[in-house]
Amino acid sequence: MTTAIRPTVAIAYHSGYGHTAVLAEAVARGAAAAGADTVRIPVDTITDEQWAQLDASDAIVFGSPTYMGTASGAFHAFAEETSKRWFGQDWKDKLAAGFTNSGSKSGDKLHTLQFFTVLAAQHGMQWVSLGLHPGWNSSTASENDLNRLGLFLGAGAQTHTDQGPEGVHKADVATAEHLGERVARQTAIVLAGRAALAAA
Ligand SMILES: Cc1cc2nc3c(=O)[nH]c(=O)nc-3n(C[C@H](O)[C@H](O)[C@H](O)COP(=O)(O)O)c2cc1C
Repeated sequence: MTTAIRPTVAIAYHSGYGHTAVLAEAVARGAAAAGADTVRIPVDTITDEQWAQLDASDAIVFGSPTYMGTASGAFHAFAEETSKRWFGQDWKDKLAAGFTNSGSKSGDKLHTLQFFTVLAAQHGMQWVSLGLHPGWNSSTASENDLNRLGLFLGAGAQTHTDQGPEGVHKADVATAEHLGERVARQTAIVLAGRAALAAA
């Protein structure tokens, strides 16, 4: 009898005004739909118990608004705190991915995603890209396309600065759900491979 592989996907995120939190929920929803157990951890109020949840997870998805062209100060403070795990490479070989949200169409979101990839690499984690073609890039395309902002490293969202969390674009929410699904599936594949190697 085979045992179903059920990865644990943690979402470690910051959201100053609730917009990025909508994406964190979407990532969790997507991962759960693909068979993962999920935990959402707001990094600005992280507790010892939540650090332990990160340590126990198979994958960590990093999320932050883009502030001044990079992740928020609260996320950077969390990233510095992860150095305690870096010394022992405690998160090595976990899977990692990322998402961000900004007020401008570009808003320099790419830099935030690149920061996440470097953070993941410092920990020896394996990066999972978005895995979608760009949307909304032809005369027949729509702003409701998945990956409408055309990022590859992770999921990106743009939310008008005069709107609250209810204004997060539905296509960006769907793109974040896709990322969660993809992370859960890729993590299950890696766990299955490790189990097969251990049994060989
Ligand atoms: C301090 C600060 C800096 C910001 N810097 C940027 C920026 O560099 N690029 C951009 O497009 N939007 C920028 N914004 C807008 C936010 O990215 C945007 O409002 C986002 O939806 C906030 O998400 P949150 O509610 O999860 O914090 C900035 C907002 C703040 C408060």
